[in-house]
Amino acid sequence: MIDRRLFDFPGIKPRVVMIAVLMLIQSLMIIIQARALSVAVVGLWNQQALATIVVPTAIFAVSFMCRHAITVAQNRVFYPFVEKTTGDMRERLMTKLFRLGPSIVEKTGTGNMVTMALEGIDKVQTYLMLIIIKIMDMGITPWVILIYIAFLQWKEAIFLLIIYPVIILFMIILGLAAQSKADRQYEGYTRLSNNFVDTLRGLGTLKQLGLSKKYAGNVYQVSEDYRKETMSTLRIAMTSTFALDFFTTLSVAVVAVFLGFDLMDGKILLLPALTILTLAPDYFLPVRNFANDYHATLNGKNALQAVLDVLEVPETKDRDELKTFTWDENASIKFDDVSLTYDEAKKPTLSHISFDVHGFRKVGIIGASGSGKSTLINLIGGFLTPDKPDHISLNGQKLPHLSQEQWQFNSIYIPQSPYLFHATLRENVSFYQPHATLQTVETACEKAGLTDWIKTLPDGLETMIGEGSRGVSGGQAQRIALARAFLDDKRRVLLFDEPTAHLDIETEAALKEDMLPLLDNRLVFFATHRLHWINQMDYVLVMDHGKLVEQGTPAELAAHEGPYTRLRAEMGGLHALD
Ligand SMILES: Nc1ncnc2c1ncn2[C@@H]1O[C@H](COP(=O)(O)OP(=O)(O)OP(=O)(O)O)[C@@H](O)[C@H]1O
Repeated sequence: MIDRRLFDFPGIKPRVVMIAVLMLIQSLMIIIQARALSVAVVGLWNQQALATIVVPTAIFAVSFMCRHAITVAQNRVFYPFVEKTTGDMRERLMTKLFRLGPSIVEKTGTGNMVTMALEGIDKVQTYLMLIIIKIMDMGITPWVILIYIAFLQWKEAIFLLIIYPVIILFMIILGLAAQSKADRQYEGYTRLSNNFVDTLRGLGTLKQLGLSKKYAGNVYQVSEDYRKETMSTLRIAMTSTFALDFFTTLSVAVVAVFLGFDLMDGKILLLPALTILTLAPDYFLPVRNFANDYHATLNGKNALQAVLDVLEVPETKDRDELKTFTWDENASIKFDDVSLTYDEAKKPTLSHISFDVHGFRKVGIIGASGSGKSTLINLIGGFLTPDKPDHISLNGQKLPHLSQEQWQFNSIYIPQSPYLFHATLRENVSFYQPHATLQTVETACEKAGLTDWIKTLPDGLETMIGEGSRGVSGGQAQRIALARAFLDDKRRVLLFDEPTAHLDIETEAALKEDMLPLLDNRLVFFATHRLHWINQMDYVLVMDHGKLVEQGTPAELAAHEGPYTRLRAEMGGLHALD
């Protein structure tokens, strides 16, 4: 019902104490209100002078207003806290996502992440606003009322005391049924979000395969399932509200009957009897209020759990082990028996990798598909953490991983499809160097071979590109990535992960020409299937099933029969640019 992690939120405890104090005062107001009303009614019943009724009526009016003013005050005390907490949570979630990188988004699903960060946090807001106040109301108000009733007539107090846990038990049973429905509903919601984003992303492929209609049907089916799950949760929620209302009303009626008998037997006077009868509905009110909002809190609880689960994912530690560092001709990187196992994978994807590279060298990484080239590049880029620390060293310093800020300031990563942000072409190019002058951006674009294309654009460098804007071809996207690298001369480590894999031969040949000058005076790791690149490399790492099976200069490797020569023979058809 209540997530314990809630009490770790900064600032929650003093607020809970304040709410408790307000609630105690409110309970007293409820008692004063009931008492004053009963005094007035009994006065009328006894046909007393109207003047004697004015004071209790006024007390009733004041306590009634105070009671409701305190409800407003409780919300006023709590709302700023809830708003700040959920605002901070949204910010922390975004920061955490940036720190964790794409793996967490892949695992949780893009659609789910988007809905979690937007709607999910709103649901958490509703949850926080309702849950604390309602639960505290259940924990304080009925007991203050009960003590007062016991003071007036112990028999009715005992009946109310016994019936309360029965109602709570009943609520728990219905609540558990609603919880499992709500869990399924939340799963359905997650599935729907991911399915929708997935369909949008794959729209091109689906259209090409003529499957878009079938997939639209799929999205419809998932949303129908979600609707049904929502309706069935609501049905349980409504049934439980109805059942609770029925039982509490029945309990009040039983109290009324007891009081009626006691009155007839002369065991109680009219004033205490009427006070008890007026207080009985207020005794049950907190439970009824809680049950009414239970469904909304369930959704919020699930959303809170999902957000807190992401916030609690451990981050890579020790990112600042490497102090000031610049890659230059004397620098070195050493892998000494490095292995890497993906989470949930049964065996290591990379095993026993050892190599030692110094200064400005171009290192080709080759191997069949699935041999671990991208994984090795990601490990070098610091996006993945090796199984054991201290097997990688930079300039002789052993490091737990390469997710070192100082190392990452030195490197530029260029994947198969570089990501283009929804921004101008100029902003996309000056991504690593936001303060670069127009002149330097133009020079970088010139070196990357973008100038002719830019001339054809309506707003030149100021043209918006990226999602939701002008389309950019695969070759142009690669050139933009190159321009980023040309612009940032300080980053002397380049990590290429099959940058030309999905370009046609002509585009690749033209791009290669512009790319080669960039590779000079840098440390380059270049994972590729296209073996013609190997001629430009100084050193080659040959991967096979996650192992580094051969390494050396291209000439050394070509000089004898081995994995390298076999790979070249197998991929002979791809030597078009040799
Ligand atoms: N996130 C992941 N979780 C678990 N296993 C993964 C993950 N990413 C890759 N793998 C597995 O690791 C192995 C190596 O994959 P990797 O992408 O590094 O190979 P590759 O040589 O770059 O292949 P390709 O040339 O086809 O891109 C594959 O068996 C792949 O299924």
